[in-house]
Amino acid sequence: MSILSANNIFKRYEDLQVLSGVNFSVEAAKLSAIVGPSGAGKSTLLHILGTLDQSDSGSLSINGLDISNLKGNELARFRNDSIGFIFQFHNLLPEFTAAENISIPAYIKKSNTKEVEKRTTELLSILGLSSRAHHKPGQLSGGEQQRVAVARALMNKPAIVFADEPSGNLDSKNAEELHHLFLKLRDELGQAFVIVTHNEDLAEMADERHEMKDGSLTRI
Ligand SMILES: Nc1ncnc2c1ncn2[C@@H]1O[C@H](COP(=O)(O)OP(=O)(O)OP(=O)(O)O)[C@@H](O)[C@H]1O
Repeated sequence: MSILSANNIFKRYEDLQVLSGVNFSVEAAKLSAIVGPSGAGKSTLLHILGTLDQSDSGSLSINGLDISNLKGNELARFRNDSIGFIFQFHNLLPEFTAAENISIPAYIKKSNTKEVEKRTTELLSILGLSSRAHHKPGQLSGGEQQRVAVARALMNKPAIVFADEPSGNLDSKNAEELHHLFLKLRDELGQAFVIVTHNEDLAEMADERHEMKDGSLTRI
């Protein structure tokens, strides 16, 4: 069964029809890349799939749950518990350490402190950040900052991680390291990823490639 299933998604901004009937599904332990020209609607779709934005029509289910049935706080809770996000600019909180930034989704979930500490230590280790745990984002390299953002996305063991141009702000060496990290997390944790990218290497190493064009997605 698919982790995520989106059917016939439509979205317009004023007189601009951005999405006109998108169908998309996500399987466990698969890395899907969404590519396409600037302005095609990739970020718009990612925000709708990640429940950050609403479609005008169409259906979306994640983990077998119809998202339209969730209201206000329920949706926010579901998003925090089940979905991870990684953005081009990491959006880390500058006043908090790497370990604290990683823990935030778990504290929002009101997880037990001991469990949060254990999971944070585990993630710092998986992402090669153990020696940077108590540094603030400004004291970390760009690649390290993005790995902290990846760890934060993984904190609550989400069903899916969405990433919007995750390597767009990294040099080629750090970008390559990040791409291999995604493959490792897919293989070792069975993590599903949906990644919007202009990076051809990343698109090439994905399990599936989908092109956004004329308001719909085509597998390529
Ligand atoms: N909140 C908004 N209000 C009005 N128009 C918007 C809004 N958000 C996006 N758009 C428009 O919708 C279209 C699709 O934008 P989107 O950001 O989804 O494209 P994209 O494929 O992700 O582009 P890029 O590769 O440049 O990031 C663009 O023409 C954009 O200007």
